[in-house]
Amino acid sequence: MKKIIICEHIEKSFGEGNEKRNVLDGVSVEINEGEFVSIMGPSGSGKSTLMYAVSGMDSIDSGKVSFEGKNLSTLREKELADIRRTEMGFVFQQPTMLKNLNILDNIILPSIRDNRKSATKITEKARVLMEKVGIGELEKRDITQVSGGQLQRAGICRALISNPKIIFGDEPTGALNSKSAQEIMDIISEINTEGTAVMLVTHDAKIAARTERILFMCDGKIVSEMRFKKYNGSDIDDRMKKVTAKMRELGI
Ligand SMILES: Nc1ncnc2c1ncn2[C@@H]1O[C@H](COP(=O)(O)OP(=O)(O)OP(=O)(O)O)[C@@H](O)[C@H]1O
Repeated sequence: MKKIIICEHIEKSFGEGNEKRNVLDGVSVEINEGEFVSIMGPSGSGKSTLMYAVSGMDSIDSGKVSFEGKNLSTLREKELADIRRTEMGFVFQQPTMLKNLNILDNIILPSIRDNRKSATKITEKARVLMEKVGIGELEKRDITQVSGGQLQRAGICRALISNPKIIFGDEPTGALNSKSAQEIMDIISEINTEGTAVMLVTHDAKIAARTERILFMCDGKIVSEMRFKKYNGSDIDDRMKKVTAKMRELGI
């Protein structure tokens, strides 16, 4: 299996002098093409920091993060921004959208801003994606006129518009009720089945249990890992039991 991301001994701290705090403490991890990975751990254990380091959204103090063989630390900001824009998609707990633009414009704006010539193609692609995630009829709606789940679907369309190799999700279902959360997970799982790798940060055992590999973090280190077959909808209770047992064992 081809590796798309290789992280070697990454260290990251925040603060200076006596206030300095090591948040990533020599983390090494590899992500394969098309893999579905989640990160769990107590609050403050470094999950989001790891995801931002892995995606090149934040710098690291030492170690190495390679994306498809390119060392992210040695790239110029423009090269890094190009990789993030074309090869990676990002979904956050609360999608940041502009209030004065409708749903469609919010989805296409970042891509059109970077790539003016293909505005028509980008709009066509956005409409296909909106249809696929079930918000095809909402394109003219203002972002205040849709539900949290519908807004998150729009966030997923925006993340997918460049056909990224990997989607990073920082608690993408964290602000949703459990039904909407599972629907969003159905969409993310489908995207993954079609070949896009996914890396999620989550506190929710039911979300993590749907992924193929769970990285458990404590105090800036990956302390344990759990692997499952790709989720096919049938054995969620058994998977959840294993995840919660591991969380208890680790004191999470
Ligand atoms: N920009 C920053 N400046 C200073 N400290 C930070 C910064 N970002 C994160 N931290 C600190 O680093 C530690 C790890 O934060 P991080 O957000 O990675 O944790 P997490 O495991 O994702 O937590 P949570 O589950 O609560 O979101 C925390 O103590 C946090 O306060």
